[in-house]
Amino acid sequence: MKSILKYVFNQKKFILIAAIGMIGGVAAELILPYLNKVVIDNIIINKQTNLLFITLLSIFFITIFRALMGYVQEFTFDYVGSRISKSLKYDVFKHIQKLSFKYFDKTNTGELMSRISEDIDNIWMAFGFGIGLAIEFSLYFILGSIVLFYLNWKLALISLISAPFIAYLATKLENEIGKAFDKISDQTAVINTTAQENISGVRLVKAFAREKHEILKFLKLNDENYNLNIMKSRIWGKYFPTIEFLGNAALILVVTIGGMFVINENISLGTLVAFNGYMWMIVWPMRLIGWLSNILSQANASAKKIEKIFNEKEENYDGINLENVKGTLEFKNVSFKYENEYVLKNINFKIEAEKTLAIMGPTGSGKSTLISLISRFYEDYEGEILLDGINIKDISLKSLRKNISYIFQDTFLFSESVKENIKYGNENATDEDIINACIEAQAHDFIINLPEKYDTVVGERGLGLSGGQKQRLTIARGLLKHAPIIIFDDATSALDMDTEYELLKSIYSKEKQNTKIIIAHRISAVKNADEIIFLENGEIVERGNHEELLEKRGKYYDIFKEQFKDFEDLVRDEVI
Ligand SMILES: Nc1ncnc2c1ncn2[C@@H]1O[C@H](COP(=O)(O)OP(=O)(O)OP(=O)(O)O)[C@@H](O)[C@H]1O
Repeated sequence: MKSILKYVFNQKKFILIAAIGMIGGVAAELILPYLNKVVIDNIIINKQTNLLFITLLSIFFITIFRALMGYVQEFTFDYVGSRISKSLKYDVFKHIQKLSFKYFDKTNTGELMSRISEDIDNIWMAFGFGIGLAIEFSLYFILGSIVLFYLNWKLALISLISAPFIAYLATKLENEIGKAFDKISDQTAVINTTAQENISGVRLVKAFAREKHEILKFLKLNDENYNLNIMKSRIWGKYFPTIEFLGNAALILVVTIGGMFVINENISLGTLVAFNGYMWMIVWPMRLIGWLSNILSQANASAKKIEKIFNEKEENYDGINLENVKGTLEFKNVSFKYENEYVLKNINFKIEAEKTLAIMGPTGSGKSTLISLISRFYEDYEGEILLDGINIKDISLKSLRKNISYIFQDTFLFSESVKENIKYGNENATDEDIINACIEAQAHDFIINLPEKYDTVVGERGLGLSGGQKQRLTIARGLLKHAPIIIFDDATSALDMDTEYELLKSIYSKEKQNTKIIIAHRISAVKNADEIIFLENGEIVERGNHEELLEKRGKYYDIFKEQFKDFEDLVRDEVI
């Protein structure tokens, strides 16, 4: 709760205004029953008509004042709730941006969506509504009780007879319903994840005709959600009617015994009417205590989940700011494991600035993992990675990532225009820069044939474009960054041979001033690299340039033979 309370404290100015509204309203509300007593005892029964005008005028102005204070209180609490929710949403989102790849490896998108939406809404509900009401009710309860004792202590004792029982039941309710909300919040996250995965994977569902399976999966989760909500209602049903009954019973008892006091002339009729008015002030809080604990428990459960996100360690952004990066990259005895098993074992290589390193190897051999370490996506590796001789762990994360352009295997595009998507690589790029990057990425020709050319909005994750088109846009985005190091993680796999050839010809060309790392499966994509390393089970098993590797007649040669088996002459020429 501590980190959430900080947000409340930041709103102290507005909370003070709301508190003034609340205290003003409570004070006005406390005066009204007393004025009713004056009307009945002094004006109606004792005929003190001289008090009529001033009493009615007071009632009139106090009612207006009450309404005004009510408005100030309601509006300001709502305002405070919205401000807390706004800054909390912003900070949770900002914090999530700084969490490590490891965190995202183990966390579902749907779960995070639940935290940012439902859980923050629950907190908003508590601060915009629940907590204010809880304080108001406490004030009514305490001040109302004091006035009741002042009016008649015997009746006051009777009116409070049920309070300890209500307090006991409310504590039990809070405890049980809190646990239920904890489960509901977790389960809502699972439903959100399932719905989100189903909708993004709807094409796969349809292609495999698995609609029924998906519906049943959702139905099961929905049933679980329903059962948890029913469990919550049962808890609510177990306590709430009893709490209400006890509140009402006290009211009936007071009216009955108070009536007898009036008949026996122990108290005046006006006192009984006023008593009844004050009695409501303590019965209401007692009746609504269950409902309030509902809101507060829910917010408490959500706050704990959000606090858990805040407790996740952010990536360390401190370090040296690089200037004039040349792009020499060196791996020294680097080993790495995600969980228990090493996926990279004792990797050693050095690429000089502006040279090209190609990485080949069977699927799962560790290629993507190796390059993900360069941008410090994972930091708990053994050994050292040096950029221009500086350990990358000493470089500021922002500076390091600014100097590396990473073109992922997964062609993620935002639901924005083609231009906006490409500009993501360099927000200061001019239209001319964007077009040049697209020409180089072999994307310009298809873009100008799109309905709105560069302004065409691509669907979610690039929907409406072919795999190869999406890949070319992501390459253009990477090229536009003009970083000293550029990494292609199997980024040309969806292109046809001709397009890939044209694209890589430009990438490999000597005028391009950056260090290139290319992961690819086709010999044609790697053969011009200055060095090729062949990974197997996380180890470098072969290294050299194209000619050297062919001469070795090892794994690279086998792949070459396999890919060019229809061109026996070429194979013979290359090897000789
Ligand atoms: N985030 C992760 N958490 C745990 N294990 C992972 C993670 N990412 C990859 N791995 C495992 O690490 C190993 C290497 O995976 P990696 O993606 O680096 O291989 P790759 O050579 O790039 O494969 P591909 O050619 O199929 O892309 C695999 O066994 C994979 O299952």
